[in-house]
Amino acid sequence: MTTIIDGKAVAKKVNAATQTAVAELEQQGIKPGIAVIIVGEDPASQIYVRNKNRKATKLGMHSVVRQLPVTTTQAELLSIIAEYNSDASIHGILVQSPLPKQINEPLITMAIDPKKDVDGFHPTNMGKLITNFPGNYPVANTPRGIMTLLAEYGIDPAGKQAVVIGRSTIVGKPMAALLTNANATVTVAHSRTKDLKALARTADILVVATGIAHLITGADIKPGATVIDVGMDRDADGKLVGDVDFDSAQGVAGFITPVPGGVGPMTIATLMQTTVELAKWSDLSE
Ligand SMILES: NC(=O)C1=CN([C@@H]2O[C@H](COP(=O)(O)OP(=O)(O)OC[C@H]3O[C@@H](n4cnc5c(N)ncnc54)[C@H](OP(=O)(O)O)[C@@H]3O)[C@@H](O)[C@H]2O)C=CC1
Ligand SMILES: Nc1nc(=O)c2c([nH]1)NC[C@@H]1CN(c3ccc(C(=O)N[C@@H](CCC(=O)O)C(=O)O)cc3)C=[N+]21
Repeated sequence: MTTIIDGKAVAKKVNAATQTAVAELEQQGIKPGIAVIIVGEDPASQIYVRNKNRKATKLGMHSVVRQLPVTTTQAELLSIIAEYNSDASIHGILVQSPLPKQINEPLITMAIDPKKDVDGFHPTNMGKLITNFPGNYPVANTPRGIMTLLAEYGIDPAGKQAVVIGRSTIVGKPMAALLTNANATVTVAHSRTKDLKALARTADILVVATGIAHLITGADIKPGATVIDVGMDRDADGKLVGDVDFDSAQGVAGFITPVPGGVGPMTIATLMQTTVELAKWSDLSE
């Protein structure tokens, strides 16, 4: 029997807690604020940014969307980041990826104040994650949301074999670090991995984040495994599908996240959770 992990339901729970936290901060005169910067008109990015803005406003936060032309220069983007770094009403800054070619993404990531790095991509925060540093710092929202899903469904990574397919800064690498910190034995696979499917079959926890529709099918899954599908892909008919072929995986996997309604809603809910935490922490220090 396969349990379908309900990302929407867990996101709702996380959002309810966030709403309470926002109300508590209001008593202290703090309104959590998020600034999302988007460069260019990529339609998928537009949808994500709109969803984030809507959710932040709904939860009672201050939300700013800064739409910039695709021709924006590195210097212009840096100066806008500097503006939000010194804006006390903004606690979280998110620069939506992908960015156009003329922008040097790592340098943009570095320019964000680590205390306002709501994506958790800054090397300071990534370094803390890798070293399992104690204390408060932001962690990439998609992998963090996945850890929340695992916890909600009583899936403890400790002692399990985990395979993460994909090694991006946004998903694969922080996912591997979180699973390692949670005492899983983690293998990270990517486009140069040999015999990917045999490797996938060794996984008790399989996280797939490649952007390749239906890369993994039921035949590549260990019976009873937990399968987390991060992919946001389009099939030949333009329908939103994941990196996992849900139909063949169902019946083999023990637990599986659907697309849509799995990891995606958790990413947004966790982003809101992180924004509130950054607002809270900004009051604790300095
Ligand atoms: N649901 C959500 O909240 C989110 C969903 N996404 C979605 O997740 C997917 C991945 O995103 P992201 O990590 O940003 O993507 P990237 O393109 O940055 O990274 C993709 C990774 O997959 C690897 N890969 C590509 N092809 C293969 C293959 N045939 N076999 C094995 N590995 C392969 C790449 O390997 P190499 O490094 O060698 O190139 C790379 O490490 C996308 O569909 C994206 O839209 C992303 C973020 C959040
Ligand atoms: N700096 C940065 N941070 C990000 O976190 C970031 C980013 N850039 N660039 C793009 C990716 C992608 N991403 C998603 C967010 C929500 C859904 C989501 O809500 N998905 C819904 C469906 C959405 C739909 O219907 O299209 C679901 O899966 O149910 C998906 C993907 C965040 N990303």
